[in-house]
Amino acid sequence: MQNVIGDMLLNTKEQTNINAMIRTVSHTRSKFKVKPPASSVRFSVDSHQSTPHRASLPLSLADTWTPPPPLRRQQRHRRRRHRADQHHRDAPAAQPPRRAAPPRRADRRLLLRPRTPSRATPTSSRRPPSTSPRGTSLLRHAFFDLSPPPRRRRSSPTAAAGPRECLGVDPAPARAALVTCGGLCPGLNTVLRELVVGLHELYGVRDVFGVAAGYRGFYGADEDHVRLDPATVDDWHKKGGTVLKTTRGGFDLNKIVDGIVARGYTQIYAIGGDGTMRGAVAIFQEFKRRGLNISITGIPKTVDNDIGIIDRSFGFQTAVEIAQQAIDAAHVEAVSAVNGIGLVKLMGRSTGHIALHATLSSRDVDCCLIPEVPFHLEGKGGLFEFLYSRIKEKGHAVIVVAEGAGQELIPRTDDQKREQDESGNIVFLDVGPFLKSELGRWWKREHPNELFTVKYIDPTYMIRAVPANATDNLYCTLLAHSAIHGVMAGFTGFVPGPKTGLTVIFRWKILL
Ligand SMILES: Nc1ncnc2c1ncn2[C@@H]1O[C@H](COP(=O)(O)OP(=O)(O)O)[C@@H](O)[C@H]1O
Ligand SMILES: O=P(O)(O)OC[C@H]1O[C@](O)(COP(=O)(O)O)[C@@H](O)[C@@H]1O
Repeated sequence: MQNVIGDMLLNTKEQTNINAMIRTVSHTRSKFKVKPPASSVRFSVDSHQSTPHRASLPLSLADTWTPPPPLRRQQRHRRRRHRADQHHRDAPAAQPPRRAAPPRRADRRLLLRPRTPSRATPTSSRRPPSTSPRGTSLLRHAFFDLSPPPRRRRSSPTAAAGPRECLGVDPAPARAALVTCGGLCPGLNTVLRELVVGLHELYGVRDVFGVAAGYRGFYGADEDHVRLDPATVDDWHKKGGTVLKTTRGGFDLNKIVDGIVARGYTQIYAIGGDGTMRGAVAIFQEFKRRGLNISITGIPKTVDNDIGIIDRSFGFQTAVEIAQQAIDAAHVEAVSAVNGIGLVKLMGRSTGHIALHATLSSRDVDCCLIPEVPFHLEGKGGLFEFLYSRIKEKGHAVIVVAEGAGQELIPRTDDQKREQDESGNIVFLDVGPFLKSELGRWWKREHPNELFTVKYIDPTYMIRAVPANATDNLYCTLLAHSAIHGVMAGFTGFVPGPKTGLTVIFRWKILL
């Protein structure tokens, strides 16, 4: 089944592009690669047999690999080149002649980059500098390099996702750990399933473990580390939530890394939102500090779709679809009442993507309130004024509000102002019931003799507790496989995701 999916993906336009890019970047020597083993190795990538069998490779992976020169040698080489450049710049021929007139303003910047000796006239054959105005201008051109400054070579923050020609990791001793952290999201179980099946079937990694209950599971009991294989995870994509369980908080860096080392994990796949990614970066840095050859990758999960750098997060489409059902119900309630208002609260702490997408696609919503746009209730341009005009015009109105919208309007006690969840996020007050009661009070005060109904629907947890829809399921597969391909190519400290239609892997630092 897995190979069928793999083949199917390869036939899509996206995979075709990826494969084309892979050909050009197949041997990327990037900084975010894990340190390779000391000697050249030959890896088996056969999923069904213990002996190498090139013909059976599902994604045409070559099974040989020659390690790049050790990092220190590269650094020494770079330092030597830098010193040589410095020497050229400081060479006597590069000094401006003492008696030359000061350069014109437009030429001043050129002083920073005198011409290198190799390109200047040899010192012995040089004539004494002329003091004539014409001579000075000639000199300036002879002594100063007019070519554009050399570009600083920067390594790219992204690389194409997908299988590489050569493996950077030996699959036989590899030991992978999967963990889910933070809130739920449709598709979490699909990602887990595809990681397990992908590691087994595509690369023959046999030791795959699920770590229970988020980051704290790494330093938990033995029961928190469950061996997973394709048979165990076979139907996980049909389930909402995460079979591994998830928690917030419990991030103790030293205990986590000690736990990882003690259990001999060589690959960590952390699935979670921005908090999880920050945690993964901390673990990545601790691996580097301790000189551990363990790779870590994050698979971005956010039902709110609030990771700007990727086109879309998995589970978001599913959540929008379910949100629409709530909007449909609110609309039916509103049109069936006299002066009826249907009010729906949707997820979205700091961004209103779910609310906005559900609103725009349903076409039944009159007003969508999101955290990005402040609003007020009373007076000119306020919510109540707008709703009154809509009710007069149509007889009903539908409002969608994202949970992070209008937080500043809700009165809160000092304790509530300070309240945080286990991961340190500020606890929001419930904007749905607040709006419902404010609407009721406003109508009673302003239109006491007219009928009025507010029906409030809160599908918050329903929209994220469902299994992923077809599109998200496929997307989860692509993400999970991209993560595996990256790790098996020898990368660490990255996140796979779609960027303007192409699936790439990002370095941590540009994500956070
Ligand atoms: N800045 C941080 N540094 C290290 N770990 C963090 C950080 N922020 C959150 N975490 C950890 O990441 C996990 C998930 O974070 P959380 O914010 O709850 O969810 P999400 O990943 O969905 O944003 C928790 O275990 C939390 O302790
Ligand atoms: O009730 P919980 O589990 O703390 O989660 C609620 C929060 O999680 C969210 O769904 C965000 O989670 P994501 O990390 O998936 O974006 C918010 O919209 C919501 O405030």
